Amino acid sequence: MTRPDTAAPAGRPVKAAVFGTGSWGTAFGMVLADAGCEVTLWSRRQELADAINTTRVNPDYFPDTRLPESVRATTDPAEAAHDADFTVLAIPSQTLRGNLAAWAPELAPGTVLVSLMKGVELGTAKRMSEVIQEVAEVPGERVAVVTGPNLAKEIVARMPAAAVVACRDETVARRLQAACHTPYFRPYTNTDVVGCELGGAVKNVIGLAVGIADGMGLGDNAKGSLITRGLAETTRLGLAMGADPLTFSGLAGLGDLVATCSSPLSRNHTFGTNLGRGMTLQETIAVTRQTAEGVKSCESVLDLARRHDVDMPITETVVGIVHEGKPPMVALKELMSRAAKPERR
Ligand SMILES: NC(=O)C1=CN([C@@H]2O[C@H](COP(=O)(O)OP(=O)(O)OC[C@H]3O[C@@H](n4cnc5c(N)ncnc54)[C@H](OP(=O)(O)O)[C@@H]3O)[C@@H](O)[C@H]2O)C=CC1
Ligand SMILES: O=C(CO)COP(=O)(O)O
Repeated sequence: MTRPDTAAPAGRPVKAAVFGTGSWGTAFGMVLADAGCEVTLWSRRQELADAINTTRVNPDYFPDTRLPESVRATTDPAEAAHDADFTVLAIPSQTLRGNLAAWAPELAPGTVLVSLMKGVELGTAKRMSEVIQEVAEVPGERVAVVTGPNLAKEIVARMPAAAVVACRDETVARRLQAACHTPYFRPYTNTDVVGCELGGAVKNVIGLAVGIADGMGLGDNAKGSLITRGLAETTRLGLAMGADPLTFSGLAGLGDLVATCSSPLSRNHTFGTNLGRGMTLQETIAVTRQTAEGVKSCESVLDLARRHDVDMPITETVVGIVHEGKPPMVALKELMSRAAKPERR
């Protein structure tokens, strides 16, 4: 595929490197390939790269999905990054800084860096696009974010979903939109990178809270209340950080929150459900095979809230349960007995 609005030089297909062969890296690599891109996945494990190249299947994450012929895998970052119009990052947020520092010398000149990650860095409270700009030394105009209600398992089944492609530079967002638009994956553009990233990171924390409530058997009124008040505290933080409040009623906010809080496919929701049913943190971690970003990012989101003097009681409650050993029933009582207040403040 060569489209006039893509990043590729005339006469060759758009090339994408995807760093990370977990759930979302593999699924988004398939989306890019279905949209006509030539895709190289980077895996940290040789046996997984070999399996993908020889069987066209990622046996550890999607054993029943055949990947398109235009997807190949390597463990060599230079080979993956070579000539890539888009360099997509799909690894756990807390590992980004170290990994990207190692990959940065290999990045193709002019490549657009794309974050699929939904976390906030511990310690610095930086969003992933900020970490990327800092480590790869690229301007914000060359960093994009893909977010929205995109449970990877549904995407690899080519079930319909919409998404948001956010970049400060709208032209770049449109190029990436074209590069990942398929009959089952419908990306919209947005220039509010801050709002889109916050929506993705905080929904994981609210997903944990809803999971805990589900595990405790608190019912659907509790779920509706947590989703709505969770969105309210996300929006408060976003406003304090200069985001557009409308972003939070879009796919990166409400859309992702609803998908995460209602799906057993969500790792954050499932993690919370296990805690709410009475598993200890260690037991829950032991049965969690994939990345549940909210577990670490609840602390960095709370850090962000404090830096911006924003009240985030649900996030604070999740931190209390997950990291301070507070029993969920005690945390629930505290949350419900906070001072009464107007809805819109
Ligand atoms: N899965 C989903 O539905 C969605 C996920 N996301 C976001 O995408 C990001 C990635 O999540 P996801 O793909 O689901 O996670 P997974 O746990 O499924 O995969 C993680 C990937 O990162 C690799 N990895 C783990 N630790 C390291 C490390 N220290 N250094 C280098 N690579 C490492 C894993 O390699 P290995 O296999 O060798 O362990 C694997 O390839 C997260 O921020 C998540 O929030 C966003 C939208 C949807
Ligand atoms: O971000 C996601 C869906 O949009 C995936 O959610 P989990 O990380 O909770 O599985």
